[in-house]
Amino acid sequence: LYGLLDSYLKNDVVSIQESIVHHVEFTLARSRYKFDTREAYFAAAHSLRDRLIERWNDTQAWIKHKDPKRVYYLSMEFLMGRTFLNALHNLGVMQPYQHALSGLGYDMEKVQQAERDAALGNGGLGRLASCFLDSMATLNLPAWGYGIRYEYGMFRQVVSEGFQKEQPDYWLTFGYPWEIQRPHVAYPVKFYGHVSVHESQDGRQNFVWNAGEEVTAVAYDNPIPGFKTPSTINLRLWAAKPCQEFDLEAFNTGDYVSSIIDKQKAETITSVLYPDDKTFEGKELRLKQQHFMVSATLQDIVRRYKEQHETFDAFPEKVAMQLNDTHPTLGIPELMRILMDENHLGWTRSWEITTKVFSFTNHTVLPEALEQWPVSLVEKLLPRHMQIIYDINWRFVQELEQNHGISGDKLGSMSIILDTEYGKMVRMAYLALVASHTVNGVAAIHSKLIKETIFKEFHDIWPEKFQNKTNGVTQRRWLAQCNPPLNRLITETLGTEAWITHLDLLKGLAAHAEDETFQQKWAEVKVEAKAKLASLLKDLTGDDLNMDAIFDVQVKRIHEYKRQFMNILSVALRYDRIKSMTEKEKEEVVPRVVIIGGKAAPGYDMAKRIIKLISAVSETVNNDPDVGDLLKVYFVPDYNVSLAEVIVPGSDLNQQISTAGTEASGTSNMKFAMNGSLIIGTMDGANVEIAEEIGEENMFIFGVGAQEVPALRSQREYLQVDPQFQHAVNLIQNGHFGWADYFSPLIESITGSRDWYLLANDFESYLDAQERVDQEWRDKASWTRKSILSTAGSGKFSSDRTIHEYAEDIWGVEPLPPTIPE
Ligand SMILES: CCc1ccc([C@H](C)CC(=O)N[C@@H]2O[C@H](CO)[C@@H](O)[C@H](O)[C@H]2O)cc1
Repeated sequence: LYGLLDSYLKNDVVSIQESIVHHVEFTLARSRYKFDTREAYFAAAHSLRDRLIERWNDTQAWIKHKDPKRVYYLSMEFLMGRTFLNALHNLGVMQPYQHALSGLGYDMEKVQQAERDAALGNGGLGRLASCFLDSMATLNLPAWGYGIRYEYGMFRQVVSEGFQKEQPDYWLTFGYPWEIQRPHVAYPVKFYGHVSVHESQDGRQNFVWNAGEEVTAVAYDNPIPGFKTPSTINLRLWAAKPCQEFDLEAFNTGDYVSSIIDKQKAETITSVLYPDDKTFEGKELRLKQQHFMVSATLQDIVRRYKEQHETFDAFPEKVAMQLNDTHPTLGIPELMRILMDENHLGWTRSWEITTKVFSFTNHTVLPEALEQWPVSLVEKLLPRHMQIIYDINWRFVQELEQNHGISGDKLGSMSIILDTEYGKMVRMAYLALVASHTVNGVAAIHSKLIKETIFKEFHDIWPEKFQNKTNGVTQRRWLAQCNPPLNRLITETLGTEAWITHLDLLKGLAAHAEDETFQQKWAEVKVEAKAKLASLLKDLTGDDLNMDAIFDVQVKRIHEYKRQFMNILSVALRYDRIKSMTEKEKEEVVPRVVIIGGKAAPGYDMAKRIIKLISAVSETVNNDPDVGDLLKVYFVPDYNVSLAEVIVPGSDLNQQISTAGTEASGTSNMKFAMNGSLIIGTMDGANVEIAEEIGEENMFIFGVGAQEVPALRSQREYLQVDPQFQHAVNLIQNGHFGWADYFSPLIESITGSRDWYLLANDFESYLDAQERVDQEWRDKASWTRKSILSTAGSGKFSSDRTIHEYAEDIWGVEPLPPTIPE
């Protein structure tokens, strides 16, 4: 156990067994003589929870004692996945628990699989927030995560007849051992109603919000353990509950049941995660969720601050808040409301404080994803906030005119309030930009793009606000835990496991990249991980995979800009080519197992057609004896964090093939590179920096550059389409995989002047890159060398480096190495 000097709980095997059996009997109330694997999981989880709580209490007490500047990460999504293995690893008790459980007759592998993923997120943005929590804890930062405790997380994807079906993810069926309900940490959250203004005797105007509806936000705390440190920070998730007050009127008119039901309605606010990461849809419930999360969070942060401070003078020195995209932007008018209406600070003072505490991260340049809430809706749901937003905008426009000499249309184009034919809209990104002291993109190319495109006018007047913070991932979960054989080989080779907290040390592997023995060991580790992936696919499909084949993986949300369509077009072509080969020629074919996975937003029709197309090609190819095991295609259903933990280590090649300028960063690219999987990809997002770090020669780069895209788009209809591309399109159009009509909208989307994501433009160089892949695979030593150099060059892409930069350059918070308070 790391660091805790007077830990009450012992971690020898016997103590752990006693604690597990204790929880079987007294927490699960099951007979200690007969309990199944799931109960063993819950009992072991509760026993580990005890050890987390001990550290957590000490960490929180220590932070309170030192009263440092704290950082709060506000996010509508935290894609946590499973916790058991991560907690065992970070607390350094994996072994004793393994022995304890096997001593009781349970296999750790089976036990850990009994845990449901906490899938409180859609994809990249949500998973990044979770990786950040792990790094903030490991770096001993006085940090909190704040979000929503959805009862239904990301939907479960079932693929039937090749079509995606969404199933509700009620993940709390058997309870969740990693959370602690805090009934006493509860705040009223108000909606609707109207604002009245009252003159106070000293002539000041007091705004009073007479709400039409009130619910209670109750906290659920999730301890987040750091690696090799007692530091255990807090992820506080809010759940909506009916507020206690009862309007006796309804109560006594004998309409008891309906008033209860009515109250019950409150809970629906936090019942389900919006499974959409494509298009912003102005749904009222989504806006309610955003206000609910930020209001409870701001009230909690101000309460904690006021416990140790009389005035708000030190607030900016004690509080930093990061907005994870625009989704928590209502936190800005909410803090203004709390400071002005509840603490009677004037506008100027309140604004001064607000603009010193907030910073904002943008995660996408896609216009359809940028949030614009109708003024009419905000006014109805949050009348006081809309007033404050109007005031913020009015003063901002003043400043533009007076300090920046901006006038006319440009004023309108920069205004937070946008006039459209559908009525006035609030541009949340502009509100976040105006109120935040810092704005960052998530990869170098993306941060440059937002300065040159969507936020250009703001960059022109406030260049100092703009920074880049290239994403990262936690190597604890995404290497040390999900790939134990590679973990052992790296530790053995480097002679230390310090890389688990200092990933730059991986570069020490480069010296071994040419060494045959090491290459041998490296290849064996990959085969071990491939075998694990192959047995997962065997469970799913019954198929035995060709282990000499390239395991070619593309796993991420289904989206036209991520071009899963281009991937499957190239597979259709590869299939057609093999079909027309002689047996002799087939001997030269480099076998492939194509693995594609990802969920489509329920309302995203094109993405759903792409899933069906992949399934249809898979159906045809996998049942064609002419092809045999030279080519297999699989769409793995219900891609999520725990599936990724098996797929990433087991892949040889991974596809990061978005149209340049569309993928803000990507983070799976980093996970694959760390696990020695070679990237075929475009110069987009973080692929650009990965190429800088590991060497472009160790990747298969193709495609047009971001700066060429706008021009190519305007000339698309005049493009001389590559015959191979046309042939691949014809294969689908002519029904080679069936469902030709159903796929025709897909075909139309990439022909003529459409093809917004330039599949036709990039197809030829994509096929060339694929050819280079096959070529490289034939030279095992060279492939393995590239694989070693991928891992060796991945040091930069640790979320520890990313968080260190945020702490230094944006938040101004220091690590607070925990020590037991006197
Ligand atoms: C309003 C609907 C909605 C919800 C979520 C989003 C997210 C911003 C989408 C997202 O997850 N973006 C991804 O964020 C990752 C973490 O920074 C990046 O690595 C990915 O490139 C980016 O697509 C867009 C639109």
